[in-house]
Amino acid sequence: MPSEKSKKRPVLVQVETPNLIPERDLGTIPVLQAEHLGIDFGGLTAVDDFNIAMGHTEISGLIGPNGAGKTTIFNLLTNVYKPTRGTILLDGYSTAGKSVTEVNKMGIARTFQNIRLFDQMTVEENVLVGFGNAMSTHLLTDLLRLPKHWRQEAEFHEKALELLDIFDMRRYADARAGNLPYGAQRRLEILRALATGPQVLLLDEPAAGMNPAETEELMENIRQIRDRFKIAVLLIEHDMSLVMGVCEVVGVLDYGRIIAKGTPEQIQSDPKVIEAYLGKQGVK
Ligand SMILES: Nc1ncnc2c1ncn2[C@@H]1O[C@H](COP(=O)(O)OP(=O)(O)OP(=O)(O)O)[C@@H](O)[C@H]1O
Repeated sequence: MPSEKSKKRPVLVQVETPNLIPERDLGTIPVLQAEHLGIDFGGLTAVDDFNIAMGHTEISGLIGPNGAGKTTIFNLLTNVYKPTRGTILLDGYSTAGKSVTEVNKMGIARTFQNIRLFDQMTVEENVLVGFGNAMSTHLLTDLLRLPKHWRQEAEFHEKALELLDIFDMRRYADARAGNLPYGAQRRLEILRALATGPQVLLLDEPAAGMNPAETEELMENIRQIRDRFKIAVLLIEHDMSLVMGVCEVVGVLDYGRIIAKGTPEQIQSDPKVIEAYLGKQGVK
């Protein structure tokens, strides 16, 4: 069940149809804007006419049946895939032609449906890799190769521990990432993405494999992250308690197209959404 706090919804403002952003984010350009985005794989149109405008501190969700195109949208937004059609602007700048690393440096970080950590490295080292954007390659190499050296690098060491504190994971700093319980690995992936200093954080099924108590905690953590770092969060999730509890705007994808967009309340009562997805899913 969403907490009391989560029931306080922001006022949403219609910007350019069909987009909505929280009123508090008006006055600055959307941090992420995609227009008429689409991709075809051979004869299959995986995503078509996808539009989004996200406010700087907005938490939004993308839901839809398996194969609807959600992860493909993340792959488009991070330039893993080159769009067949459409444009992506990050803080007003086009990401067209940029590499995945360049897009990350411009301010989009993500996690993956299947966790991708450096299993053999420690928890802290995984976070330090995320700081790679903020340090020279030389320093990063030294930090990772020479434990004594990086112990002396108080700034990054402290920053890493502070990030780990978000999920109460400081005690795991020296543990091997691959030895962490599954839920902790998911959280570490979020922290590594955060360490890259994003303006937009994309989370692909962050609650997968978590129990209801962990999911409730994750919901609070996502809000804390947004409030502390003043960033936008876009998440893909099948766990409706998380989506409806934490998201301010929800977009519903079916066969690669957005069929509805609105507040969680609007989405839950939309007959098209119930027919395409929620009816089969069962809202928790
Ligand atoms: N690289 C690719 N080559 C060919 N087809 C692809 C590729 N990537 C995705 N697709 C197809 O695009 C469609 C959308 O897939 P996608 O993984 O984005 O769905 P999804 O909504 O994330 O699903 P799920 O909830 O199961 O993760 C599917 O039909 C998929 O097979």
